[in-house]
Amino acid sequence: MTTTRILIMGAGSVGCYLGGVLAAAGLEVHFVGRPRVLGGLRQQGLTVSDLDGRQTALPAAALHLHGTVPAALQPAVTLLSVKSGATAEAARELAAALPPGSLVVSMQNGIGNAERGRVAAPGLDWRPGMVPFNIAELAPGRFHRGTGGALAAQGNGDEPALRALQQAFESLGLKLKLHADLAAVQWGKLVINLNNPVNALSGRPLRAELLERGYRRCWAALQAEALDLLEAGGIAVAQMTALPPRKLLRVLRLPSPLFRLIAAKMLKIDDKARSSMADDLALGRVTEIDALSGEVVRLAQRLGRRAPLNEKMLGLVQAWPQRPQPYGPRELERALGIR
Ligand SMILES: NC(=O)C1=CN([C@@H]2O[C@H](COP(=O)(O)OP(=O)(O)OC[C@H]3O[C@@H](n4cnc5c(N)ncnc54)[C@H](OP(=O)(O)O)[C@@H]3O)[C@@H](O)[C@H]2O)C=CC1
Ligand SMILES: CC(C)(CO)C(=O)C(=O)O
Repeated sequence: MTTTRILIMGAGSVGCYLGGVLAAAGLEVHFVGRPRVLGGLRQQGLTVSDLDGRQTALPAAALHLHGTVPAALQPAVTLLSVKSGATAEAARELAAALPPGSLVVSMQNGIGNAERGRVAAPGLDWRPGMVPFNIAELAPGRFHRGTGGALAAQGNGDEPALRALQQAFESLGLKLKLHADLAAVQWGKLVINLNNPVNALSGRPLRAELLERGYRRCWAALQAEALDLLEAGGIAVAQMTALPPRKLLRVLRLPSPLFRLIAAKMLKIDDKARSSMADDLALGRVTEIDALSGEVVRLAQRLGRRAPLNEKMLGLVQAWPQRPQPYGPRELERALGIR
């Protein structure tokens, strides 16, 4: 029996967690990453854990680690898990090493990464994917899933490589749903990801941020603006939480004691979990704000309209290096002009 070979392009939080789960399920997983993360994996091995108490440790000797995409690897599937700004370069590196037609699934936020990859590397078979949960790098080589939800990818159940992925994830308690068209799911996730800049600017873990009504009001306002535009554009939005998108806005705006009661499931988040954009600000990296609020601003432009709140948020995140002080809940509401 041959083992399904998987390539992780971008060994960071998402890449190490998904790759670790797949390796623990018995697949042959190759990680391409940068010295900071690979060094941790070489020294500590890879431990993946989750909020349900699962933990799997893979010794360093069992890991396939690479600084560049190895030639002649021929993976059944490549999972692309770099940040949006690094997609084009990663796509060109993949094109140089993988056979034409190789399947690449973008496990990134935003709606444009698979297309960005296709433009940079048209010879590969690009698919959008979606990661619903939060992953935190707790220490070198230790990656922890702090929330729940089902993974998604564009494809059908007839493709052996995607079936193998589904089965491997399933054996470790994760669902991978396949969709003929992922657009509605990607927009649904993007609307949820409008909390990433709120969380990053709050300087607080996700759970602590969500327990502050002022931050929730900021997130709700950014979402409401996006949902109005999506409706005007006739674009479908999938439900990503226990509540339909518009109902979620009403719940987010409730006073905190009521919110705690009604949104108990949504607050099932590890105390330490932060958004991926908070990691970027902490490490002084370029953020994905252009792939999130920027996408809403571009949608408005295509419709001949404006998205003033998302425009403001874009500006606040871009101006962070000049300020680097967290925003309090009221301060952020005032900065967005909703208080
Ligand atoms: N973290 C999370 O909880 C979640 C993240 N996401 C999305 O998943 C995607 C990945 O996020 P995340 O895992 O947090 O990002 P990380 O920054 O943790 O991981 C990406 C890694 O890829 C490296 N990298 C970039 N380009 C290359 C390249 N050409 N070759 C090899 N390595 C490369 C980066 O290094 P360097 O930065 O040094 O270039 C970094 O170490 C993003 O789109 C994010 O929005 C989605 C859901 C949850
Ligand atoms: C899981 C979620 C929504 C928040 O952590 C995310 O996508 C991110 O951090 O980028």
